[in-house]
Amino acid sequence: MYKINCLNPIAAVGLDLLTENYENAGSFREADALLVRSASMHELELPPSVLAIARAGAGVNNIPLEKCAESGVVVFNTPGANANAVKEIIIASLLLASRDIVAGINWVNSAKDDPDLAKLVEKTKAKFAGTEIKGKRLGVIGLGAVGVLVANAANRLGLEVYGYDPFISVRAAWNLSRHIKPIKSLDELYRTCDFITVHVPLADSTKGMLNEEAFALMQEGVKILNFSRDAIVNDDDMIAALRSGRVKRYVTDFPNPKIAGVKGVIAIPHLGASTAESEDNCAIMAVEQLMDYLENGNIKNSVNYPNCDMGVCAQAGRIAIHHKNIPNMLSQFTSTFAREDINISDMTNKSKGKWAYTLLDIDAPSTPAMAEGIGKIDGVLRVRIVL
Ligand SMILES: NC(=O)c1ccc[n+]([C@@H]2O[C@H](COP(=O)([O-])OP(=O)(O)OC[C@H]3O[C@@H](n4cnc5c(N)ncnc54)[C@H](O)[C@@H]3O)[C@@H](O)[C@H]2O)c1
Ligand SMILES: O=C(O)[C@H](O)COP(=O)(O)O
Repeated sequence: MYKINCLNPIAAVGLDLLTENYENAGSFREADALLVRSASMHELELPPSVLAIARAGAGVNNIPLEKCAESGVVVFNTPGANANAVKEIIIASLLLASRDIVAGINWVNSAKDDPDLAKLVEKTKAKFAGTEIKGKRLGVIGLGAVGVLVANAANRLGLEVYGYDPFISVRAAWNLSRHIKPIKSLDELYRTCDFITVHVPLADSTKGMLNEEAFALMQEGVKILNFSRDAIVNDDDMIAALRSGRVKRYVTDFPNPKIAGVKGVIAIPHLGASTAESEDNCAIMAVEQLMDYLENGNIKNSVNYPNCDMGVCAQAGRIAIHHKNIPNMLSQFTSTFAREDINISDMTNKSKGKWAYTLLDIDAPSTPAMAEGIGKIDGVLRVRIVL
């Protein structure tokens, strides 16, 4: 029986996949695995019982990935599962940034009791006039699951789209429309575009990337969309750029007391992935990945451990070993079994950066003594008897 704890509400369609082998843990302190959306986990002291964390969504900056890897806790996310939801809100945001729809609606609400409202509307509407998006230049920074969909959809709406992603995956490149113009440097993108939308993960390399220096290169009156993470934009520099008119509108999914209410800011309460479809997709993917890991030791879409798939175990035993990615680990594992005269019938060893994962099928039932023996090998972080 596995105990699961949800740190955020997770869509029922995902939780319904959990079989009778799973039960709800009252708290993360008793859990074998956790499901989470954006709840910050940096302050949580996870108990040793926690084997895995599944983030139902894309961004994992709320999870201490290295700390988890060091203790053999696999962290999953659900790549692409909410990308369409973000694409759709980006299209809405391009329009919100171009037409003064938000101010117009607010004004109508404030004037709703005027008996001459219809006449007043016709007199006042010029104040809220805007521009069209067709023919404008859009720069997309980050061409992953979200960025590619945004670029292609914006292109279909008649925008001239420029894409920047020095690490673009082969899969994303295949999905990108040939009409999207690759741009070699961020500086060139900043100088070229009327709209800039950012779709990169929050990392040391992306933190504060939209700052004074970047704004100085941009077109006067540029419109910026941030549905990635708050810290990708330097708020003080953004406020100065809005005040000077360099940035005309800033649409952000991450309001904070500094930026909310500033003239030119359209702040949305982190709704990018909040659609029924996206919540269902993310929950299903997160739960399926978690179950395959807990029951079979397979890893798919982990952000801190390598992918590894040996299917369902058909042998007498299966052992999963989390270890450092250093020389001489495999020979020590195999000789441990050889000493006990146990045959290894199948084996996979994969690594990702500093961390590695070995899954072994053996012709004898796994025992706690075997796990204990392997656990003593220098560089081993966790040993789990899967079967
Ligand atoms: N607002 C929301 O609700 C919402 C929803 C989904 C994702 N997000 C955020 O958007 C981010 C992107 O989501 P995704 O699903 O497209 O992720 P993804 O991993 O598919 O794509 C990220 C892309 O960014 C690129 N990249 C990384 N560093 C870069 C850099 N310095 N310059 C240019 N490109 C760079 C990567 O190569 C990758 O192609 C997530 O990490 C998350 O923070 C927000
Ligand atoms: O990174 C993500 O997937 C989004 O920011 C969505 O976050 P949420 O699941 O908390 O809405």
